[in-house]
Amino acid sequence: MPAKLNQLNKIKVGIVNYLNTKPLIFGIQRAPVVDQLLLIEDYPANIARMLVEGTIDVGLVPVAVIPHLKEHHIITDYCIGCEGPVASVAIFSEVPLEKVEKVLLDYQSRTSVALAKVLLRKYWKKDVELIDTKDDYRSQIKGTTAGVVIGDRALEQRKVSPYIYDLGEAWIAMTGLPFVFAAWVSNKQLPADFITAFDAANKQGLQHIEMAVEENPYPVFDLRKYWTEHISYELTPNKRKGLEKFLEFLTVSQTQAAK
Ligand SMILES: C=C(O[C@@H]1C=C(C(=O)O)C=C[C@H]1O)C(=O)O
Repeated sequence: MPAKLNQLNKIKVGIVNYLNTKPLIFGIQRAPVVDQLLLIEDYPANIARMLVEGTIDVGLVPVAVIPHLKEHHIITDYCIGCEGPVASVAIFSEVPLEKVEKVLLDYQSRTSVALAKVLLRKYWKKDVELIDTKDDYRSQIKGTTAGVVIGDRALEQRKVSPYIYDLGEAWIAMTGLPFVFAAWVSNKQLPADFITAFDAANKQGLQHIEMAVEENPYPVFDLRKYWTEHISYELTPNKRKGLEKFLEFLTVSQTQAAK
C-alpha cells in the first residue's frame, strides 16, 4: 500500500508493545513531536529485525541487536533497564535450577535470551540444552524443562511457576552493574531537533507515571511498583557501563562460537 502523503517525511519509530513501555508512550503521544513520527508497535525481536532491515529509523530495540547494525546511534537518555530485580525477565521453572536440563528461549526476546546464555555459563555454571521457540511455548515449561519468558507474559508466568530466577538480579550479582535490556537506537543520523524533542517526550511520560497507572488497569501485577521499583528508565553513566560490559560478553561468545 503506498504511504499516505503526510506520512512520507515522518520518522518511523518502533516501540515494544509491552506494559513496560506505557509510561514512555504516554509521554510521546502527548508531546508535540508526535506529529513528526509514526509509531510502530511490535514485540522486541521484530522491532530489532525492522531496525536491521531499515523499515524503521529508530526503535526501542533489544540492545543485543547493536552488534548487528551497520550504523547505530543511541539517541536518548532513556531505556528499559534495571538496578535490582526486573520482575519481567526470568528463567521460570517447576524445579530448582540444579535440576533443570533444558531451557526454552523466548522467541520474542533478543537481549534476555543472550543474557540467559551468559548467566547460565558464567554465573550459574550450568550446561543445559537450549531450545528455540515459536508461538506459545509456556505450557511446555514443566518438569526439568525451564523457560526464559519476558514482558507481560513473564508477569503472568510469575503466578504459575514456583521457581523464578530473575535475570536482572543475577546480572547485578555477577557484575555489580545495572542492566539495560533495550535502548532507543537509530540506524542513521537523525535531526538534532527531533532528538531533543523526542528525549523530552520520554521524560514527560516518566513524570506522569500516576496517570499512566490510571490508564492501564492490570490485575496481574502492581504497575506502579513495576514502573518505579523494577524497571529503571534512566540511561545513567552506570547503566552505560553495564551495557558495554554486556556487549563485551556477546562479542566474546560470538568469537568462541565461530571457532
Ligand atoms: C525488561 C524487559 O525488557 C525487554 C527485553 C527485551 C529482550 O529480551 O530482547 C527487549 C526489550 C525490553 O522491553 C521486559 O520485556 O520484560
